[in-house]
Amino acid sequence: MAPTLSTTQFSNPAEVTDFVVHKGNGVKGLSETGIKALPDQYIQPFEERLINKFVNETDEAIPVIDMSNPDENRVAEAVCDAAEKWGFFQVINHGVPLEVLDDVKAATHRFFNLPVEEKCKFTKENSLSTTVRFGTSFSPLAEQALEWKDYLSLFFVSEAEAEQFWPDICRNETLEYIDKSKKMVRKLLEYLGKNLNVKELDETKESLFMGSIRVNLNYYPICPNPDLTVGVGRHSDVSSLTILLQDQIGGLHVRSLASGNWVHVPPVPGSFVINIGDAMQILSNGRYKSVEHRVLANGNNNRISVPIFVNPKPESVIGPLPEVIANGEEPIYRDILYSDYVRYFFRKAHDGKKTVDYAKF
Ligand SMILES: COc1cc(/C=C/C(=O)SCCNC(=O)CCNC(=O)[C@H](O)C(C)(C)COP(=O)(O)OP(=O)(O)OC[C@H]2O[C@@H](n3cnc4c(N)ncnc43)[C@H](O)[C@@H]2OP(=O)(O)O)ccc1O
Ligand SMILES: O=C(O)CCC(=O)C(=O)O
Ligand SMILES: [Fe+2]
Repeated sequence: MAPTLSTTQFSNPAEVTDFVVHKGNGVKGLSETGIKALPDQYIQPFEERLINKFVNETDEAIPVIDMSNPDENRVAEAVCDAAEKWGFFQVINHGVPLEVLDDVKAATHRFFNLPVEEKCKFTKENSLSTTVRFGTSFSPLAEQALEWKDYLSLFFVSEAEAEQFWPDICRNETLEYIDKSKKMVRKLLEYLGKNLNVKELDETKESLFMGSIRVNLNYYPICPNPDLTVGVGRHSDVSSLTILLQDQIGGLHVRSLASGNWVHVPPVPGSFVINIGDAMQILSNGRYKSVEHRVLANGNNNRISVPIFVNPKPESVIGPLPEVIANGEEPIYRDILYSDYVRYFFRKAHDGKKTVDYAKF
């Protein structure tokens, strides 16, 4: 007979929530109790589970772009084409040293392997800075069904602030990861900007495209019933651009704009997965697409990923760029304060592409 919650150390779902969310054990702690059945609050509605028949029915795959010669036109063209048709692509030979990527992955494992008391110093309630937050799921108080993921979220203010508030065990590796990725991020934004008639990334454009940085260290532990839940539910990112480092486990799926199918993003060693976020969709008046994606839970392996969310400054007003609507195009989106947009995103559970409707006329 399949084990039920009553055969574990938890006698009811509220005890599970208390253990995971309030006591800060996260789903990693829950997984490590050896729990054999998925607690009820993690069971996603049928339509939110990844049903196999919609996955990779075709041979679709997101483009893999070689950036060895970043000044060649074909690289810029491939990036802009992928941003329009997929909203997602992978880059290889991107110039970020592989050692930096290995180091931040190792640092992620080190952080999540800390004792609960140490990790709990960084929960919303205990963290000494609002820029550092250890948590679980996405927005547990707003969610009908929780997600099988823990995270540490680090908003970059300055090296000095990070020195003071970020966890010692992963601080330097995360700062190095941000620093060494900046050149590639700038290059990608230059390609995307030029294609929108933005001549250069001057101070104003820099602040709009890459004025703030948030890094999340994500941990998806082994799940007892992976088919019934999700690692991350359907969403698009609110960033301008996200660069994601994933390990070798896999599980990220992207909704194809062409077919509607869910397409797996296979781990490619040494690569980054890049995706367009809502802010870029809005700035480009819909030309570049922020696309729905989700992460499967895994029954056999722990998984980590480390996204860098490259965002406008919170105080920026975002709307279709003057360079884009100069050609007579009708603006689809209104001007909106970026921090209002992000607050709206965090206030609700993941809900696919609905956040961007908030910015529509
Ligand atoms: C966790 O799983 C995720 C996360 C993501 C994340 C994507 C991104 O982060 S993209 C980049 C977002 N943009 C920025 O970070 C810009 C800078 N942000 C800010 O300046 C501020 O956060 C703010 C937008 C101005 C809001 O600040 P404030 O008014 O002080 O409110 P807060 O208390 O900070 O937060 C409001 C509300 O959101 C929740 N929240 C905030 N940050 C996070 C976070 N990193 N992860 C999860 N939730 C967060 C917070 O709990 C508050 O809700 P309450 O219910 O507690 O009031 C993508 C996909 C994922 O699965
Ligand atoms: O872990 C992944 O592969 C993707 C995570 C993600 O979509 C996010 O953190 O926004
Ligand atoms: Fe995402």
